[in-house]
Amino acid sequence: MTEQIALEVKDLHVAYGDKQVVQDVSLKFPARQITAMIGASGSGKSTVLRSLNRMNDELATVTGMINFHGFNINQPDVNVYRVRQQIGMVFQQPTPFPLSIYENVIYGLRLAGERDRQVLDQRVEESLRQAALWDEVKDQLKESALALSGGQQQRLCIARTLAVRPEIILMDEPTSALDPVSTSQIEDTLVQLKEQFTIIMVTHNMQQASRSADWTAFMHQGRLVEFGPTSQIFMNPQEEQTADYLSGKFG
Ligand SMILES: Nc1ncnc2c1ncn2[C@@H]1O[C@H](COP(=O)(O)OP(=O)(O)OP(=O)(O)O)[C@@H](O)[C@H]1O
Repeated sequence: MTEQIALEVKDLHVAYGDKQVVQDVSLKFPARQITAMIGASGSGKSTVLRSLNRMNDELATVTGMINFHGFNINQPDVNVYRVRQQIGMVFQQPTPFPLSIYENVIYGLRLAGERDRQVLDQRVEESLRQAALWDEVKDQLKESALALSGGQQQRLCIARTLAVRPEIILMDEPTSALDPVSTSQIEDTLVQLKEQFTIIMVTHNMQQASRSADWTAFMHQGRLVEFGPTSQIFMNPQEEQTADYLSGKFG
């Protein structure tokens, strides 16, 4: 692979108590590209994803290297808050706070101590534009985020993640709670976002992976079976398990 690498996982193992659920996963995520993680329910996709910005710290034992700019962020003395600023997360269910649209977007910036109104205003507009929501909400920034539709709420959550200017955005089934129109809007947004951000997305939706992702990783029973360009994984998988999964033999 000649791509620039945003994040490299090496020999990742994850256990919940005694239960080993991810084994020996090594993977390089290309920069400013979309990588989809696919596989049957329980194959460990979300567990890998959550490990990438230390979201599993309280729940699981995660061993292995997660290299970000030549630095292993899976070490005890790493500033986890800083890691999560640089590697943001968008969840399956939209999770707006019961605050205005404006306050939702700048939530992370406020936590980081930003007080300059001009900076905040500018970041709200920038992030909402990047999340393709600005035109729909620019006249109602002071209104409650809870009044938005599900699809708008999810784009707001994307804007909230973007506002702290991460390099990488992790997405755990970001459209599974949404209708087809909202799903398609988010997919369009992702394609715009990859010009600036690296996106790693867990999805159950095979069409979504094949439409949106440049790279696809297939996981089965806690192991990475195959990783490659999306077209190759879907059209010409190298592993029998991948072919069986894609043809609906299991999962
Ligand atoms: N907090 C937890 N405590 C204990 N076991 C867990 C926890 N979270 C996940 N697991 C187990 O770890 C395994 C992998 O789960 P994970 O959610 O990573 O898989 P997945 O491929 O993302 O599945 P899905 O597509 O259903 O979300 C499963 O056996 C699951 O039951």
